[in-house]
Amino acid sequence: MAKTLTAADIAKRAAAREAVKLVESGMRLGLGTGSTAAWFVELLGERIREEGLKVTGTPTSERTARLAARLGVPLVTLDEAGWLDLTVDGADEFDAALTLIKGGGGALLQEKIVAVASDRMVVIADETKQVETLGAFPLPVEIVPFGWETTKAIVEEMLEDMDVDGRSSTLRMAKDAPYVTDCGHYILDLHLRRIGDPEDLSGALNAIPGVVENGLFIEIADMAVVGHEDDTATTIEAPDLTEDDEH
Ligand SMILES: O=C(CO)[C@H](O)[C@H](O)COP(=O)(O)O
Repeated sequence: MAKTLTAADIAKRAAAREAVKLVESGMRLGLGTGSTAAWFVELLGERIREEGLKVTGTPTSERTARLAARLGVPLVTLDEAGWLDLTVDGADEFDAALTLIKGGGGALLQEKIVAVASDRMVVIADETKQVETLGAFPLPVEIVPFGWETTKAIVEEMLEDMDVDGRSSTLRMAKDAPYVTDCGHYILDLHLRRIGDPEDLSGALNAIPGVVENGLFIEIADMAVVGHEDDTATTIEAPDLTEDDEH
């Protein structure tokens, strides 16, 4: 029996359906992680089967790799691809500048590595993900397991000097043990409520030795495809902030 789609599923699928139209034969694609990205992979698989579209996919997580393989998307590693034409991925929040919070699904590090190795990064999201100010969604930060409690304390101390409203953090758990990323790291979720200066915060986080990467994607996304509950999608282009197109 076909699964009944929720309003959120319909909106996510609408965004993915619009984004899959951007794919052309010959493209090397970055494949995101999460429920919206999964719609994209599914619709991409459909185009491959029905149109004989020739593409390769570089997955951002083991979860996406399994899904893409099952749907017949030919997979290559990022090193095999070398560089990507287009990456399509979801987001937990995005603002008008297309600064994103990512990592709710625990794949932020590989997602960022893949996104910045792409000519174009397109975010797909349902309309609830669009916010005026980032930070209601807890900011995921990937940290090394060694000395994680000390890293957590240093992160919280650093937050005293940041333009944020909350300063607590929690170690992400999977049942009774810490959640471990595909790269073998832990995730700290920062409960900031409001992020006044994403660039300042991102720089300060990544300067802490135990921090591997944080979930703020700044000037990485080129376009957002926003899905709506009425099964339509609209697009938002990133503001032209830089002189060139390089990420
Ligand atoms: O960053 C991510 C995974 O690390 C996801 O893109 C993000 O969590 C959005 O997920 P979903 O599409 O399920 O709402």
